[in-house]
Amino acid sequence: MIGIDNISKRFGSYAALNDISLDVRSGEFLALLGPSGSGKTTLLRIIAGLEFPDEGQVSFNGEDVTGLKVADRKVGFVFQHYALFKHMTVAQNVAFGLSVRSRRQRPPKAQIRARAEELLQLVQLGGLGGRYPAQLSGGQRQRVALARALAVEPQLLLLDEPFGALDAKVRKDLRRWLRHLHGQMGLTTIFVTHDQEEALELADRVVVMDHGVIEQVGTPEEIYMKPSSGFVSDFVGETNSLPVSVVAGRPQFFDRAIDVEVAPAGDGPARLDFRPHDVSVCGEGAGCLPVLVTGVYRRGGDWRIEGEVAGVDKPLEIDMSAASSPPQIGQRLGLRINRGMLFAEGVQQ
Ligand SMILES: Nc1ncnc2c1ncn2[C@@H]1O[C@H](COP(=O)(O)OP(=O)(O)OP(=O)(O)O)[C@@H](O)[C@H]1O
Repeated sequence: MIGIDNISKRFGSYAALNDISLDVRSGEFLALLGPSGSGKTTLLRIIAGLEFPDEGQVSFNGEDVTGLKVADRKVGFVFQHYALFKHMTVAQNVAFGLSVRSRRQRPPKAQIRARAEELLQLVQLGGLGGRYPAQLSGGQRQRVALARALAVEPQLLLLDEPFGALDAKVRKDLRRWLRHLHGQMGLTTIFVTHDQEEALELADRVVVMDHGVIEQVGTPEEIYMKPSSGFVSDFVGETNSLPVSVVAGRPQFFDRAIDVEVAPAGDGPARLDFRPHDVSVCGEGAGCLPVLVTGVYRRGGDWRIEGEVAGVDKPLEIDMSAASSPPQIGQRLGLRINRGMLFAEGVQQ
């Protein structure tokens, strides 16, 4: 549905986007994920028509819209601090996009009112149309902002950190609700987030960005299980990194062979990443990594263990089921890494 072809955008001498290409499918829920300054918002604004690229093309359904302004693109958007109009009721806020249309395109007043109420029902705020924004909670206001974006029947919904300012519990509820709404309305939705959990939970596909380029595009499963680079492995989910050398396709940590399931890699210096839950305790034998326990915390149904490994600056973080008794601080453990990922790049300590 949306084609982004070789988009570049500079602000002065700073390249905010560098030759970005991406196809977004109709009905897809797509997350743009990346650290601050990676270019997510700039890309979203270019898709919206709020910003224009220096090079490249944006198309909707095969039609070039690169030069079209926001009003002509039929997109709805919600930004993190996109304030509602304080002096208008909730219903008037929702109806705003329809009521400012030119007379010829504007539906009759009664119809606008009915549409606003229908949308308020949809965002589960039925009956609150007469209130003012100040009389709503933060989560309710975000839902009004969404209803306002949906009122103009956009073909595309763009969300920039829509739940960023809300507390964790409300965020979680709204995420689930948004996922449901997206499916129900058959929208194409693109949202920006720097929260990897939000991206993995909501999106059909995740676009991981860094320094104005796309690092990886894939399903949440692909991004988490098969990150294409050390950056993605680090940024998406928790990761431990060991500096290793690959000898005959197998990782070695100093002179110790690590017995781990990895995709084959070329020989030479590399980095072995593994997730906190991809380990188990083993003996002192070959293939086990000696770790000194330096911290033990309770994390939900798991123990989170912090441990030191000689030759690695950053402590390892590992999870063990809270059903077992935790190791003691000062204890030495042998760890087996059950699943790892090899990257031909250095470890940043
Ligand atoms: N109008 C502008 N003028 C100058 N520089 C800009 C402008 N807009 C963005 N930038 C710069 O471009 C880079 C990318 O910004 P962008 O807002 O796209 O990043 P982001 O990934 O959305 O970050 P965040 O998560 O912090 O919102 C940043 O370094 C930013 O300072």
